[in-house]
Amino acid sequence: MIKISHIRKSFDGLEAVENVSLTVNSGSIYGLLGSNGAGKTTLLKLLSGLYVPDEGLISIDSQPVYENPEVKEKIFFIQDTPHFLPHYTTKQMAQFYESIYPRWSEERYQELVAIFQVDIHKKIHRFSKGIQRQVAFILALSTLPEVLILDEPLDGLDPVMRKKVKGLLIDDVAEREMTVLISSHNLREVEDLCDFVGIMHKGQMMIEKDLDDLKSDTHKVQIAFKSGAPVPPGIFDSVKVLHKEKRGSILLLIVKGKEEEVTASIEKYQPVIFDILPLTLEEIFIYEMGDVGYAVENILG
Ligand SMILES: Nc1ncnc2c1ncn2[C@@H]1O[C@H](COP(=O)(O)OP(=O)(O)OP(=O)(O)O)[C@@H](O)[C@H]1O
Repeated sequence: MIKISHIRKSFDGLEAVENVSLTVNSGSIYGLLGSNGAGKTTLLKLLSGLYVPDEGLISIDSQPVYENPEVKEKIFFIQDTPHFLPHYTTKQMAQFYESIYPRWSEERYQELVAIFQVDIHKKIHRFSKGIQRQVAFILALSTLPEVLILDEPLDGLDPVMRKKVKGLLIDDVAEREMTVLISSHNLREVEDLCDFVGIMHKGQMMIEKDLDDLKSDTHKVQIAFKSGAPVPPGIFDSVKVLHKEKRGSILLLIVKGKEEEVTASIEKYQPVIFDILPLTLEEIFIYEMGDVGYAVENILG
């Protein structure tokens, strides 16, 4: 289990991460989302022990991470630009990781090389960006990490490879209870991968929630009444309306609440049109960011 408590990190007076706390349960996938410059990469570097926090505690299975080799053996961090030793081939990098990660699995490495079909004798820096990322996944998963930290992991991978990588991650989470923390801007990609999401903005954690709860809690609603009929007063008394907008005779809303309750409270007024649709993670993200003054686009589409 990853536990981050009241962590702070500043650079030259700029608070990159400000009093952030989060917990990631073993065997789950946590999606760290947020605006540009929100502090996501800084948080991942703090978690992987690359940065020392100014304040707060970070632990994995109750052991502090910073300068703790025992814990670091359980973690693998694939940065937004994966790092390899200069002029090394995949085979040489594999030998290097085998010497520093005690849980390194040669069998898993051979399996992954066969899956991705990379030339292990070619110098990694000569590969394209996407293939370098595939190499990073081969090496990372061969260390059998307990905690895998990923910064924009699917960036540069083609759709077939993205699907393959997602499948491998899900398998390791299911089979060995691997814990994954992913930072991404690609909300559609994390939507079907993560159990939990946290949204950061300006160094702070704005919301942290179970993805299913987050999605089942917020809906897009379209309603219309018989031609010219006004919207009945009181219709929204038992519904929390987050956003309301009229388009011709159709009223578009974003509401919070359980789907059955929202449906019941609107249907009793017998609208001629009534649709209730789930919001995508992308729509929830844009709405939440708008709530804190970040540029909002019209998400009602
Ligand atoms: N090594 C550093 N030295 C100085 N400032 C830094 C350093 N690393 C990050 N920052 C600053 O900290 C803030 C958070 O940066 P960070 O890279 O963590 O954001 P992010 O959420 O990953 O952003 P993006 O989504 O744009 O990649 C930014 O204002 C950035 O300029």
